[in-house]
Amino acid sequence: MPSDDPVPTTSPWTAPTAPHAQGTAGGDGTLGGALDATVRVPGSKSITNRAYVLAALSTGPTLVREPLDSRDARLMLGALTALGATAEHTPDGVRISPLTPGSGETDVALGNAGTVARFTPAPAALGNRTVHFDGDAAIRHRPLSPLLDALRDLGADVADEGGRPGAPPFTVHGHGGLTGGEVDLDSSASSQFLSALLLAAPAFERGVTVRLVGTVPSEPHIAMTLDMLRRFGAAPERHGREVHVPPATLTLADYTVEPDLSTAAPFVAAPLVAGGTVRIAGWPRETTQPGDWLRSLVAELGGEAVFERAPDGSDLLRVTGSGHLPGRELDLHEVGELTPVIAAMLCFADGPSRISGVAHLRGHETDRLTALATELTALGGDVTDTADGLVIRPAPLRAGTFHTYDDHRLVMAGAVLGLRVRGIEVENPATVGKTFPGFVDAWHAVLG
Ligand SMILES: O=C(O)C1=C[C@@H](OP(=O)(O)O)[C@@H](O)[C@H](O)C1
Ligand SMILES: C=C(OP(=O)(O)O)C(=O)O
Repeated sequence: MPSDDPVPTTSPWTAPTAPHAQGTAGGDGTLGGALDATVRVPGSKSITNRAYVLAALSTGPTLVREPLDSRDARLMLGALTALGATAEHTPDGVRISPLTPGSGETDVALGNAGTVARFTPAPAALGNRTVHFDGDAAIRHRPLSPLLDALRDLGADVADEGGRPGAPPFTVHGHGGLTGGEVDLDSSASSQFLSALLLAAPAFERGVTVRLVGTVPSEPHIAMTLDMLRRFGAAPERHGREVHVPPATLTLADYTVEPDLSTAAPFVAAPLVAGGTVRIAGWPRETTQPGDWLRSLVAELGGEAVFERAPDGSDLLRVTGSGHLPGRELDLHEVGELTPVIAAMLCFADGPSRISGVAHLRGHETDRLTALATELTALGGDVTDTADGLVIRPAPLRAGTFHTYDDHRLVMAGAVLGLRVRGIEVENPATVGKTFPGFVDAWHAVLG
């Protein structure tokens, strides 16, 4: 089995309360001693893992600069290495050399990384190995079968291995390439199915034309896929519900990863919830990342988010808030991964809120809608899950354990609750290492 750090288990973490924030949620607290801090978040998971896949499918080496180093990123490197790529860690970044056709058998460890489970079966089918895929118990329950069926339609030989049909464990028998062509795909359970086909499509003999069935969530992640394909030399075209990627030779010597704006979400939330200013270093002025939408959310919630120039000339985003939040109706279909942090934040709003458009979150790291409704209610919140979201009404929260279900974004949500509620015990904080191993230290630094 390629190396995989097992799911970490650590003692609960008492999330720190913002300086001088008193009382509990519901607006009865006095907020003072405003936050004033700057934070640097690590590289984007989504960009890092796309860059690694595209580099592995390229004709020459690619230096990926400022990549994320986290469980999901390591799992991606492990998977691509199992498929014959090499990953050299240099002082400037990670240099990836392309996949080799290979032979024999190998294993790919998925952990609970959606990007690894969705983006690596196609590259496996392009080689000559027999590749066994499996991961954490949770990944066996996450949606995958529409992608595996589409790959079969495009010529891949994929066999179930005794689990749920179309779920890990499964085996890809590589036969040295894929014909490609036209395929129907229902990508409504995860945008990653579509991204997976598009990322590998330039290497298919006839390229790929995807005809979409159903609505695709997380649209910015599709824009990210198309943008990165173009940077590596492919020429994808999208016409409404049809996406075409012609065959292409990929190559890119150097690629720099942006900071992860979804990882930045709790730091953006902090001044809105606790009052004060937090600056996020390196926030790009132009990006395909879904987290960039947080800038407009801040304005909608009465705060301010403005770009500033840091002394070293780089960009940073300055977010300022008062600690007083209005309730809101938010359709998060395009930015689903931000939901846990936004739900935690809205528990402090002075009016009711409704989050919609995120039914697919039931197939994320855990069923996030059930988990959030359960955990927030257990702490005194008035939160119910709906078919596609959450309804959150003002209610005072109290101390207690916030269970995290091996979900990094629930650790971040628990941290946000702790800003205004003393005694929030976040279960197993190390699970945040899926995307930000240094999160707890960074959070304490921001809170001074
Ligand atoms: O392509 C990607 O990098 C991602 C797409 C989204 O997946 P879903 O469309 O399954 O929500 C997002 O939630 C996930 O964190 C990363
Ligand atoms: C849904 C997420 O992750 P994954 O890449 O495992 O799908 C997430 O990070 O919120």
